[in-house]
Formats: sequence, structure tokens, C-alpha cells
Amino acid sequence: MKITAAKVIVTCPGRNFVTLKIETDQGVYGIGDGTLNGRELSVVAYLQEHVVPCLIGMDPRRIEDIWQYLYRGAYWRRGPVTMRAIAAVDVALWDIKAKMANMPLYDLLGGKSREGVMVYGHANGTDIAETVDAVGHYIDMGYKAIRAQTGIPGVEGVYGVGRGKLYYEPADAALPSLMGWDTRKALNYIPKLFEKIRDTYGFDRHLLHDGHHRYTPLEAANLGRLLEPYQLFWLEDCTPAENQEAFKLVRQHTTTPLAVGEIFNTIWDVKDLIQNQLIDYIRMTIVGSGGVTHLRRVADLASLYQVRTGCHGATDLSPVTMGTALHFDTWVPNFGIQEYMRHTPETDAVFPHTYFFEDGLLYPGDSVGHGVDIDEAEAAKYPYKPAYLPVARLEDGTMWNW
Ligand SMILES: O=C(O)[C@@H](O)[C@@H](O)[C@H](O)[C@H](O)CO
Ligand SMILES: [Mg+2]
Repeated sequence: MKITAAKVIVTCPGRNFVTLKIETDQGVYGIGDGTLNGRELSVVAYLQEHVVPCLIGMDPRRIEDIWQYLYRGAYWRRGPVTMRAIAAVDVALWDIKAKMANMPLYDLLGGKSREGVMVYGHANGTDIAETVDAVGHYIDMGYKAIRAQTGIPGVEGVYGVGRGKLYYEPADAALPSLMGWDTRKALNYIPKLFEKIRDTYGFDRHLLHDGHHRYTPLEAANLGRLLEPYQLFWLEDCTPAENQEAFKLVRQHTTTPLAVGEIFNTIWDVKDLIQNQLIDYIRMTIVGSGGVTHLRRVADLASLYQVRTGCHGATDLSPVTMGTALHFDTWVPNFGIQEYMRHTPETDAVFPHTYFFEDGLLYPGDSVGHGVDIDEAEAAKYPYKPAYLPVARLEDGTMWNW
């Protein structure tokens, strides 16, 4: 069996997506996602110039060997661009193999470990009252788990606060827009949000919060301790994780569960966090971490330390990643939760898929492969449009983590 063609499709139905379509001499094709928010064209160039020429003529059944070829063969290892390009190839090849085996991807991975995949949605508001109301909206939609993010009085523009009840896509301008931050104001305000949510809706549902890399380790420890009475499912990205040891300081002071990893791209980024049991959930995702082949190695390492998966699932990951993640989530024994930010109807039309939401769970569907396709004619309607993630500065102008 041989790869006969591979093409990169860029489309922007409301936001940019990078899709790789691999065709074979057996007439079966597979698709993979290579989207990297704000840096999409870097992955496009990497794929078109440095990956696709190598793929032609390779045997698509040799998923592991192709992964090793692309990882070791690059010489310059790791990084978000390289690992997203590898992920696009890897997912397309798993899609092909599952189609050739005439089975859903979760069966190829080892079969179902659960019927449905618990997901969390994104409730947000400009203040506590609006956010509490938005949490109620998600409860009414049947969600068992809800992330809550609020604006903070006196801070201009805060991560995770959209326009209206649904959180919007953060890449919002052709050049980075500017947002503010003030940790003291956040530490004064965010615990009150969760106190109000628990007072209003009780403790039956899981609540999550994303610190989005904005706290120092001791500030993160302080936030974790302040949130303990409200029993969060997790506090995410509480402090930047390049220095994995930083989490020791957080862990010493709080029992609030910790999640990290959406910006990680290989097992090496998370190895010490897992082996020292400094986190409870690993947020790495299919597209960000070199695809199914690598992410299942991460999940297996995590399972040795009772760390569970919590895959990133923002709208800047295409439905191809969401569909593949749901198959992964259906199989993986140490599953925790799946993030689910709903895509726009335009995006869903470009990427027809079999997954569906019901009673707080997502189901991958039972079609062969990962269950997601790309309508190339529909995709062609939406040309690439430059868009950057915002940047953040403190009130004195110091660059901070958005
Ligand atoms: O947990 C999350 O969903 C966020 O951290 C993401 O929405 C993140 O801001 C975006 O993926 C950035 O593109
Ligand atoms: Mg996050």
C-alpha cells in the first residue's frame, strides 16, 4: 500500500484551520488536523515543504515508523509547529488504518472503556452575576461539568470572557490585541465567583477554572487554597509550567486538583509533573502532541501515577481533533474529562462529523475511522484570514501571560 498524495487545506469558517488529507493507492484517504492558533501558516509551510515530499510512496500502514521518521528525522526535535505537523500526519494515518479495518478508531485502539465522554462547557460573564447566570444556562443544557471564567472589575479585557453566553474565539485581530491583568484584583474576586456559584447551584456539578498561566507559584497556591471550600474539579494552568518543579510549591499548599498541558507538545514537557504526582489531569491534546501515537504514550505514563486525561478542546482545535479525541477518550482507561467548546455552524458544515452531544456527554459515533470529514468545496468558501491571539500587560505595562 502506498501514499499517493497529501495536500494541506487551509480554511477559515470564522477561524483558521489547517487540515492534511492523505490519499493512497487503495482509494482510501485520511484527514488530520494541524491547526496552531495564530501560527497556522508555520505548520502549513512545515507540512508542504518538509513533510509531504517525504510521505509520497511511503506505506500508510506503518504509522509508528512514519512517526519516528518525522520526529527523529527532523533533527530539531519537539516544539508546537513540528509536533502539530506530525499530529496531522499521524491522525490521517490512524483514520486510514481504521477505515481499512472497517472499524471506528476506538475499536482499533482497544475498544470502548465507556459509553459516552463527559465534557465541560465554558460559562463566562463580565462579572459574577453574569457568570453565575451563564453557569445556569449550561446546567439547563445538561452539562455535568462547567468551567467558569469572569471579568474582573478594574481589569481591561480578561481571558475567557466572551460576548454573550458562549465563549468566543480568542484570536481576534490581524495583529495581537491588548488585554490587561492584575493578580491582586483576581485573587480578591475569583473566590467570590465560586462561592456564589456553589451557593446558587450546590455541589452536584463539577466546576473548573482556568488560571491561564497568570500566577506565580505562591499566588497559584494561594488561589488553590482560597478555592478549596468550593471543591473544584480542577484549577488549570495555575502557573507557567516550563519549570515543572514550580508545581511542588503549589502542591505543598493546596488540595485543589491541578491540570496542565494544553501548550505542551511532547511527553518530555510533562514527565516530571506526572512522575512526582504534581498534577491530577494532563491537558495535552491529539493535535498538540504529535497525534494519537504519542498521546497514548503520555496517557500510559500518566496512568502509572493515577493522573487522568483532560484533553484540550477549544474552538481553535478543529472538529477533526475533536472527533479523534472522542475516540481516544472512549478508549483510554484513565480518562478524566474532555473540554468541549462548540464550533460555529459554518465550521461544522466544512467538517461533517458523527459525534454528538447528549445529556452532558459527547459520543464519537460508530462510523469507521475517526468519523470526521472535510467538505473541500465548502472549505474553499473561506480563505485564510490572519488572526492573532491577544497579548497581556500588567497595569504598569509589564508584559504578562495572556
Ligand atoms: O483551556 C482553554 O480552552 C484555553 O486555555 C484555550 O481556549 C486557549 O486560550 C486557546 O486554545 C488558545 O488558542
Ligand atoms: Mg486552558
